[in-house]
This record gives sequence, structure tokens and C-alpha cells, in this order.
Amino acid sequence: MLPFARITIIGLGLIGSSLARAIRAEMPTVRVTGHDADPAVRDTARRIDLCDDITDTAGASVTDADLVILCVPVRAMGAAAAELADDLPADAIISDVGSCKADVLAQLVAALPGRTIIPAHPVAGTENSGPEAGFATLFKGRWCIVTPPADADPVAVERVAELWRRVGADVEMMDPAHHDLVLAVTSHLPHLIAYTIVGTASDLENVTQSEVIKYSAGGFRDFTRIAASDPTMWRDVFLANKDAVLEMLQRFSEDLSALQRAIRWNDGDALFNLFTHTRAIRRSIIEQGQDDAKPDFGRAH
Ligand SMILES: NC(=O)C1=CN([C@@H]2O[C@H](COP(=O)(O)OP(=O)(O)OC[C@H]3O[C@@H](n4cnc5c(N)ncnc54)[C@H](O)[C@@H]3O)[C@@H](O)[C@H]2O)C=CC1
Ligand SMILES: O=C(O)C(=O)Cc1ccc(O)cc1
Repeated sequence: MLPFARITIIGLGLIGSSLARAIRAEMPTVRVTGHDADPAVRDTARRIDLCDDITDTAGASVTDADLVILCVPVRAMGAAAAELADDLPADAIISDVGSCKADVLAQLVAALPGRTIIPAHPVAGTENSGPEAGFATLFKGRWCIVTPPADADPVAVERVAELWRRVGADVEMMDPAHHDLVLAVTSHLPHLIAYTIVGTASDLENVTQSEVIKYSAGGFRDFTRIAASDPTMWRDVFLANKDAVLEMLQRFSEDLSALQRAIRWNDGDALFNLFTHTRAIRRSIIEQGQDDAKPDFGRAH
């Protein structure tokens, strides 16, 4: 049985539009309604026939929904939820796709007290944004981490999990705070490092911009892809997951200082031992057949 019959998607960018496409591809009888705060995004969504219906107000999009999924930047979640609160049916489940979970849960609980809130995070994406960047297969073979509050209704949790399985994701359950720590080191810190290194390279006085572009082979080129990610989305992630990111950044800075010291003092053994260890980690990921599908969130499209 289908987990939901009428799904509303709020925010029709990369993730919202991918979800709309995936639901229509995998569950064609489900009615998909969309809303976005940006009129230009609504126009595009109508032109590309993204949903069965696109509404001009958030309230009109949820009146008969049995699931509402918020796909807006993480610091906009509370405002987006508040806007539809008065029109949300009593038995509707509300979920989201935000990249960090504890702060978003707090926003949703404050905006929708007493409602059934089952947050989730599809660990799948690209550096692109907007309704035309989405694609139906984005979630296939990717993790979706569901982070229900401690007292969540297990039936509601299972329905949300089943939705994500239907669009191809492998579902895991996690505590929101633990999710935020794990993702701080596996996703948020790598983005921060990419933004930093691309900024550093572009600021150098004695290396020209054209040299940076011309010789951006290998590693640096990968960093430029990540550093092209959406500024609004990532500003919000770092501010909403501040504590976990700062904790991981502290550890990273200490490890970077240790490497700096090893280079300064010609400690080849320290460098060799670390690089041997990290190579073994990559190889064990590949042996488990997960190099493309799970831990590396950055599959290029
Ligand atoms: N981009 C990625 O790779 C991934 C993003 N996420 C999460 O998904 C969410 C959406 O990200 P993207 O789709 O990439 O962003 P996006 O920038 O492509 O789309 C966001 C959309 O939300 C709309 N919006 C903003 N505030 C709104 C409001 N109050 N009401 C209605 N619409 C509003 C914007 O107009 C925009 O069209 C974020 O919370 C992000 O953390 C999760 C996994 C991967
Ligand atoms: O494009 C990439 O490399 C990503 O890392 C995509 C991504 C961005 C944010 C998420 O919360 C999950 C996945």
C-alpha cells in the first residue's frame, strides 16, 4: 500500500523538485502539490509540469495533504511551517529534508505545536539548485536518515520511511543530535574546507586567476565543484549546526596543526603513517562496494 495519497512539497528547488519527480515516477497515483515562496520558481515549476498543482500560497497547498515536506533552506523551515499552520489538516504528517536536524526540529515544534513531525535528511544532492536542477533518480541507492523525536508515533515514522524507500533510498534511523555530529564531519566540514581553499587560491597575489583555472586538475577541481554549492543553503547549515561544526572544526584544526608540525620538522614517518591509514579507509569503503553510493555524497552529475 502507498504510504501517502496526497503529498505537498514546499520549496521547489533541487531537492523539492527531485522529490516531486521521483514521487511521480515511482508512485504515479499520488497527487503532488507544490508551493514555493518565489514567484519565478512557481512559474518555472508550472512550465515544466513539475506537480499536479502549484499554488500561490502555502496555505492553499496543504488543505487536503496527508504529508507535507518542507524543502526550504534550514533557517527558513520555521517560517515556512508557520505560514501553513492554520490550513494543515489535523492528521497530516509534516516532514522536511534539511541538512541538519536538531535546530530544524526545534523550529518545527515551535511553529506547529502538537503536530506529527517526522524529520528526515536524504543524504543526496549536487552543487546545483533550483527547480530545473532536480532529477527523479537523485535518491536511488542513497541514504535517507530519518530523525524522529523520542515520542514519535511509530506508524507515522514507518510511513515516512516507506516514502523514501519507494523513491529508492536506504533508510536509517538516528537521533537528531547524533545526526548533526556525524554530518558535521562527513558533509558540513568538507564544504567549509572547499569554500576556504577555493577562496585562498583566488586571493593569492603571486598566482594569477588564469593559472588557478588552467591548472585546477584533480583535487582542486573537485573542491571547486563543492565550493559552487548554494550560498543561502550553506550559510544556513553552518549557522543552524553551529555547535557540531565548531566542535569538528576544532578537532580538524588540531590535526592540521600536527601535520604542519610534521612537515616543518621533516617527520616523514608521521606523514607516511597518516597517509597509509587514510588510504586503507578509502580502500575498505571500496571493498564494501560503497565508494559511489553511500559515504561519498559528491557524485557528480
Ligand atoms: N542541495 C543539496 O545537495 C541538499 C540539500 N538538502 C536540504 O534541502 C533543502 C533545500 O535545498 P535545495 O533544494 O538544494 O535548495 P534550493 O535553493 O534549490 O531550493 C530551495 C527553495 O526554497 C524556496 N524557499 C525559501 N524559503 C521559502 C519559504 N519560506 N516558503 C516556501 N519556499 C521557500 C526557495 O525559493 C527555493 O526555490 C535545504 O534545507 C538543504 O539543507 C538536503 C540534501 C542535499
Ligand atoms: O554535492 C555534494 O557533494 C553534496 O555533498 C550534496 C549534499 C549536500 C548537502 C547534503 O545535506 C547532502 C548532500
